[in-house]
Amino acid sequence: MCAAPGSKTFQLLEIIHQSTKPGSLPDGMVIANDLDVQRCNLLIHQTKRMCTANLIVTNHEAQNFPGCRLNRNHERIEPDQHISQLLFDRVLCDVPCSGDGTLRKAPDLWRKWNSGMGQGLHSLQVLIAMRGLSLLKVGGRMVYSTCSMNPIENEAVVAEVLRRCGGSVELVDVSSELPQLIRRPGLKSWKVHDKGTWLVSCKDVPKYRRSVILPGMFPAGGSYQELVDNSNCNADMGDNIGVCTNGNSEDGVQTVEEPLTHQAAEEVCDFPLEHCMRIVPHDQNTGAFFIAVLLKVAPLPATQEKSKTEIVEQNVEPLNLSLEDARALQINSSEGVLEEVSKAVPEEILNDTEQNTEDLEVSPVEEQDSKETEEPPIVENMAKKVPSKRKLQIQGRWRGVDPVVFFKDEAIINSIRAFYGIGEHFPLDGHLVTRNSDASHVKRIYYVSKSVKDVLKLNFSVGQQLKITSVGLKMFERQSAQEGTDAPCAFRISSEGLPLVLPYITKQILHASSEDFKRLLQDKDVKFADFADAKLGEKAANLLPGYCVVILDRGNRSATEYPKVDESTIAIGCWRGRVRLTVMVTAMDCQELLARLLIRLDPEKGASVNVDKSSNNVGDEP
Ligand SMILES: C[S@@+](CC[C@H](N)C(=O)[O-])C[C@H]1O[C@@H](n2cnc3c(N)ncnc32)[C@H](O)[C@@H]1O
Repeated sequence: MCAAPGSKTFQLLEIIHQSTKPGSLPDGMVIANDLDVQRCNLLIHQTKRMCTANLIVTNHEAQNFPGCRLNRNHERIEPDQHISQLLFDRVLCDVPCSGDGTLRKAPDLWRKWNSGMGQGLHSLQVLIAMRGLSLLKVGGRMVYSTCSMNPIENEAVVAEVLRRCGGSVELVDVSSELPQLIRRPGLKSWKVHDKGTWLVSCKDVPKYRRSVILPGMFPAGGSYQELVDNSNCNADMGDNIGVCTNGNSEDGVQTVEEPLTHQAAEEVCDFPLEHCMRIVPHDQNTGAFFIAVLLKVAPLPATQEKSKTEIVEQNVEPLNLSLEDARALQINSSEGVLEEVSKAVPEEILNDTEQNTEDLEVSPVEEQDSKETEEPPIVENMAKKVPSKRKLQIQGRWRGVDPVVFFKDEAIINSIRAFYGIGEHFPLDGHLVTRNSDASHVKRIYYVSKSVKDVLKLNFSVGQQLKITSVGLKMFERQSAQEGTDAPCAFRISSEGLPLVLPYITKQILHASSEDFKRLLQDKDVKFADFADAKLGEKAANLLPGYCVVILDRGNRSATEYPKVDESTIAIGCWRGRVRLTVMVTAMDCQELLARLLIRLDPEKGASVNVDKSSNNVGDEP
């Protein structure tokens, strides 16, 4: 729900990919959402290393995340429509919080933190958690987490959610899971700090603070309406605030720092909040975290099931919405919450408590020039193209975001299949998407898993409710080589896509000895006649001009027997020119691969190769 910068998304992707064989994809998928588009870019950048076709990155307010529910108004139902609503097996709500759990790594928080921060975020946290639960299948689990120790952002949110769900959601006892993780039970009782006083119950909240200190922040919850109805002494409390002994004057000026010495017994929450996990810094030298696992055992009560946006959208035909309408819908739907939050919370806290490491310039607009440097020398000079901000595109439903379009150009797809010898058992139909509706100008083609394909189809049918900033694995890129304009196939395989498609390629493949492979990585460009293995030079000359793949030969094959592609296969993309092979891998990746190759050949010598680990450009070894 709140996924950027993406460390947990990366872990989730690792989990779904862990038992996948080379050349196949997991059944599962991850939708990673964040409100902040810049931070979405960070997430896209971080997860690029996973080379996954099973990820969709979206840019919504989590509390209004679209449900993409098909109803009878949606006439454009795609053929092969497998799902009629977005419902998840697992949801992670790692919500924005005041971040006091990161005090050790963000020392300036000592100065900035105040109790108003958590109170300003509480409502948003509840709304995000409720939306997460409504997107969860019955039987599914949701994790609610923060990096705060503040009960108002933790147990109070969980308790309020449980109250609103009325038995349809249970707090799971996970005390026997991850036994090595030292944790403390959640709190059952706490007080609310406001303007120098400690409030025990919502009955203590003076009238003029009731828009800020909500009943749901207290262990037993409650309602201010009840207090008004029950018009005895409680109602007077707020009116008598001018003489209140708790130290607040009527204008809200704090007069004493001492806790309120309230005679009433502390409120205790009825829910089993001890099932929540508290991780504190001094237990195992970490930051502080709060984690609660919720199980949806039945549909939520009807009043809690839908986001405001969905309720509005049910009465509007999505395809008829103008862009402005769509935008306004998004903005208006959150007004109440954001107004409240912004009163108390500095923007950087709302956005995250983790340090913003870098400002990425990558745009969600896909066709912007990428920073890749793997172009061979013969490829057109990309620098000629304007790298600055592109004109906003208004093509799909969402302003500024290129549309996601299924790529169906059969002539191109067939030419790719024929050139690389990719058989029908590698499905391309319906798995290829672009971010450009003009097929003749498509530069990049992305591969999506079946699960992602199903969600994209649903999204089309419901009028593109999802604002998708990134989807799929870059698989094919248009080739614009000057020398290779006569190359029979207009598309080369991208280094990210190569590991997935490699087991299915039967043409344009060479196997090189470690000596020749090393030479390619070192020199980047080797004439056919200069290979140590003359047969390699001959085979290279016999390939069609254009992109080809060179696989490191592990020396265990006979002349006819080709090694199978597995996790340890090392392969690189090259350009077969008139008289030479040119490596199409970044200099950094060449260096990394060289180091790996040397380790494989001679572990001692390989270990001494100096590889600059500061680069993010990790090798693309399959
Ligand atoms: C604690 S961080 C998430 C960290 C992330 N889960 C990770 O592991 O890298 C909170 C995120 O919530 C995002 N955010 C804040 N308000 C949001 C909202 N209303 N909807 C969605 N995301 C929101 C912020 O941009 C920020 O990236």
